[in-house]
Amino acid sequence: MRHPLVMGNWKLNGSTHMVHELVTNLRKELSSVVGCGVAIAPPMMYLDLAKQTAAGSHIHLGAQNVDLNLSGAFTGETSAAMLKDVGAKYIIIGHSERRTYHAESDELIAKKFAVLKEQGLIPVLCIGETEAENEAGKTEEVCSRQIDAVLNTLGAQAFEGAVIAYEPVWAIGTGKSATPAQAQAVHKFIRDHIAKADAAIAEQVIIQYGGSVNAANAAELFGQPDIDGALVGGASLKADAFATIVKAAAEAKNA
Ligand SMILES: O=C(CO)COP(=O)(O)O
Repeated sequence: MRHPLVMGNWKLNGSTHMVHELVTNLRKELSSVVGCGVAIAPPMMYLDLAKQTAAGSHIHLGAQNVDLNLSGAFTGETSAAMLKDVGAKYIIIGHSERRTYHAESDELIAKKFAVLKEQGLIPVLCIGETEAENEAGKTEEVCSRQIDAVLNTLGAQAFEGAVIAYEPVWAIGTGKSATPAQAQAVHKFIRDHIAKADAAIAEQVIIQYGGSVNAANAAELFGQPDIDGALVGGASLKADAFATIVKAAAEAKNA
């Protein structure tokens, strides 16, 4: 039985004041929610403050990226060992913004996946097609290529306890979410694709949807059998909206 996970990707947003206020409000709003995992990925800068402010709550910490190297002469980077050290658990890799602005390849992202697994951290592997790929009917081809980069190098077993976030690039930050039926079809395709390698692993892997998830559309998305929560951008910066999304996931899966 899979439990949903709702994770906030704060991207490049935050300040000392904002972290304190948002996490404090989230704690209050989420204190009675059960049945849904909750994580936040603030900028690295604010991980420790978020950790202190969330201490004793059920809110898990995450990060938005990781380097391949564990230590050494790699200016500007953050290692999996450091993320583990400060208490981060869920680490986003392969976000489309990193694939686009930092030219991250499928191969590099698969290596990051391996480093996270070796350190006992949970990869949140982002995949998804662009608008042009969607219009060209290439959604399944793109998603399977992005998954295969991990499957073919690390094997299906690597997905045990891991998270996949299906984030169609055309839906990110546009206000134009995939419809529940569209997202469900791709989530089922992803699960079936992994099942060809290992059915039990495919059954337990959490597949989140991401892309313009908000308080109004979350419940309908979570009503779909293969949508196990969400990776939330803009709406994760507002405590009430994010809490509504978490509650919708808990209710859908407890129903
Ligand atoms: O990129 C996203 C989460 O990783 C989604 O962003 P939005 O929820 O702002 O569309």
